[in-house]
Amino acid sequence: MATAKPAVLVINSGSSSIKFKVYLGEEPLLGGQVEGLGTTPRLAARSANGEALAERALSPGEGGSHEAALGVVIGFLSQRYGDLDIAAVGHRVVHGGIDYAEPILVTETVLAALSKLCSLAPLHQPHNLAGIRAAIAAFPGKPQVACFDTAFHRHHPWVNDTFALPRAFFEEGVRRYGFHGLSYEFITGRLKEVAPEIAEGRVVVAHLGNGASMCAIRDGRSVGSTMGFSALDGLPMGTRCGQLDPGVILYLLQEKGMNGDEIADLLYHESGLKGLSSLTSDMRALEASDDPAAKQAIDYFVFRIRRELGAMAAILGGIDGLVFTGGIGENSALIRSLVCRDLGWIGIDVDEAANKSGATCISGRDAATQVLVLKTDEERMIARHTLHLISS
Ligand SMILES: Nc1ncnc2c1ncn2[C@@H]1O[C@H](COP(=O)(O)OP(=O)(O)O)[C@@H](O)[C@H]1O
Ligand SMILES: CC(=O)OP(=O)(O)O
Ligand SMILES: [Mg+2]
Repeated sequence: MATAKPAVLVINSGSSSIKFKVYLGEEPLLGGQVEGLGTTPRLAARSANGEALAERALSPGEGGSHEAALGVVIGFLSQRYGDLDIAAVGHRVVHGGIDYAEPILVTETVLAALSKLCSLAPLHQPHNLAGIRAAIAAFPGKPQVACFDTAFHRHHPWVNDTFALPRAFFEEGVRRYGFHGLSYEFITGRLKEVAPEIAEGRVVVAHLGNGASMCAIRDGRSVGSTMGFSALDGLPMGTRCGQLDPGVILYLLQEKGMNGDEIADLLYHESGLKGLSSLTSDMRALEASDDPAAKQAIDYFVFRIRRELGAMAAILGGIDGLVFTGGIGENSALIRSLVCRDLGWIGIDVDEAANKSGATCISGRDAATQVLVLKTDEERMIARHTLHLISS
């Protein structure tokens, strides 16, 4: 397909899914995902105007790993859009470490440096890098651009980023990086369009998905994040523990005799909503359950969000806006309602009818703090960065 605008393929390998989108310039052409990786994998793809292009369950071989699923995505694209001339591939890479604070053209040196960060983001980084390697093989010679979740947070005040460990640890990179930065960057841009009066103000964004974090933003810049050195810290997530007393790790090591791999498995795969409910990591299923443990898992999730919101309001010196985004933030009226209960002291008062109806602005007319529900689009942010990089 000969097009005037460059075609960009974006790959976002998340913890439980691989999302992909093709853009012509910044206009989406088609998109899709493989969901349910490791459980019940399915491929679904749609054109930008909603026409179904693919919808099928994957065999265990096809959907058993991120790498195999990527092969399916690339196979689908070459079968249906073989004549589309992909000019570049943009990738979400969650960890950029100390060295990468901007989107960058991938080279073997970059790949080697990013591989060293795999242990800090084991649910993501290896899959992100596998996606880059698969795309290099499928589109030889085309620019591959890595866009980092950590980049948006790289100008945090030092007090946010340091741990109270001997200083040498900070210098070698043991610091609080923060993640979901592509989402926060996209939302910051959307705020300029939908609520310009608060876009330069004090805003807390709650990115609540399978991975969940919150970001304190002042003048369009991140000044704090609930996620830290790894994507384990802060809020509880689908299967990740969130904030934990480091003494618990010592106990697991010294008293329970667990090794590093066992502890990593516990904290990344068996904790969070799944661990608390003993049922599922899926918020939709928890909301639908009558089990008291499901309710307790929701209560803990909400409790932590409210606690972080209070902390962020304190470091921002008050807030002008609260934004909900991510799979849970965008879709769960219940969670938004529970989070915002009795928050008049920071000017939050939600209009429940607006909240349930899917409105963008859900705060009451007289509330001092705007509460917004905005759909995030990490892929579009990656497409934008990729286009910018290949044209400069
Ligand atoms: N209508 C809904 N109500 C409650 N939770 C929902 C709803 N739709 C999606 N979710 C939840 O959103 C989460 C997935 O978020 P998402 O941002 O898509 O994940 P990922 O981090 O893998 O990209 C799941 O817990 C899912 O249950
Ligand atoms: C960083 C992170 O938690 O990402 P995700 O939401 O894709 O799991
Ligand atoms: Mg996510």
